[in-house]
Amino acid sequence: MNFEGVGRRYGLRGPWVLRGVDLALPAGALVRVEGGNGSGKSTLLRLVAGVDTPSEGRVTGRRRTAYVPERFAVALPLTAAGYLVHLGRIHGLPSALAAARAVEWLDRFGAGEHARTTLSELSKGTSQKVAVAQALLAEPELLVLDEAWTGLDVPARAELDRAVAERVAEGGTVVYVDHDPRRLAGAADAVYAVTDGTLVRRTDDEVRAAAAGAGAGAGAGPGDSDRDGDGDGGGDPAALVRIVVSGPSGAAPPDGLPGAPRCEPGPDGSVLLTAPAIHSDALLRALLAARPAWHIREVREAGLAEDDTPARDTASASSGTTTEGFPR
Ligand SMILES: Nc1ncnc2c1ncn2[C@@H]1O[C@H](COP(=O)(O)OP(=O)(O)OP(=O)(O)O)[C@@H](O)[C@H]1O
Repeated sequence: MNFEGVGRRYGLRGPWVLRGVDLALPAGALVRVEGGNGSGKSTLLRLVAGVDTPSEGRVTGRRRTAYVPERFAVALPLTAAGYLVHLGRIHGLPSALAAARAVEWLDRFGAGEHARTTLSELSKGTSQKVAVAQALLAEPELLVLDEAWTGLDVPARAELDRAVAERVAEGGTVVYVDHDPRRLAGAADAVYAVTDGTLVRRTDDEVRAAAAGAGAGAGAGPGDSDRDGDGDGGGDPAALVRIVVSGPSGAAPPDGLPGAPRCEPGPDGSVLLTAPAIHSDALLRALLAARPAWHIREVREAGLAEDDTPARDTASASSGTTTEGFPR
């Protein structure tokens, strides 16, 4: 999808909020948009999502799109699951598939028990989970997230990170705004800033400096490693995550991955990584940021570490990658 000389102002004589915006959004790209309050980020994302039209300029190559707006309020007499099935059908899914995906996404975000709650009775946080689920269940080619992490609890924020990684790995484009500079830091393929009514692409040096300044390191987002939300830094340290990835043919995964994952050959030329779940966000981020790219095919919890699992010692598991069956 391409923007050429796009401008937007509200009202015929209103001041220009955006002007001269040129933007290319290729398939399989993760794109971050930054900018101060009121700079025009949401205006840009509405144009990208196609829920608003430019006052001037051209948008071409529009793809199947889903959007999580900054504020989500739906006044429909539907349950959470009913609403998601309705949205799934609008996206073109058959009813049975829409229903299955509704349950799947509510479960993934820890909101399965609210499937039969009417929208008006949902808490703010659960409403936000429904907002995110409605965008993800149709597996859109273009996913637009305007502060979509805001209001989600810690496990749901991590789940959304994972869902973004999956979308990009499957060739989707994800465009996002988030107030937290650490959100998916280092993973974005391009970072743009809205300044003085124009869109400026940040240089790689600027992006690297910002990521370093945000204290990226092996850390996850703010408190995101604290998956159970109890402030102890993150759930059972013996809990494991399994990530199926594919990369350049025959290559071993990059060295120094966070969480020192055990690496084994997986199905269809893939690689199966097993690491402590508390490192899963940092690990996913590192895989997304690796060049050449490693595509994430699947992420799932994998129970508790056995005594012989090298990844169990989380205190020393901040670097190094254990590989089995890979040429070095
Ligand atoms: N529907 C509207 N009608 C009139 N003006 C609008 C409208 N939507 C946005 N604006 C104006 O456009 C400018 C940019 O707003 P926008 O919400 O896009 O900024 P933002 O960067 O997303 O802000 P924030 O970080 O506070 O969410 C602001 O001056 C705002 O008042």
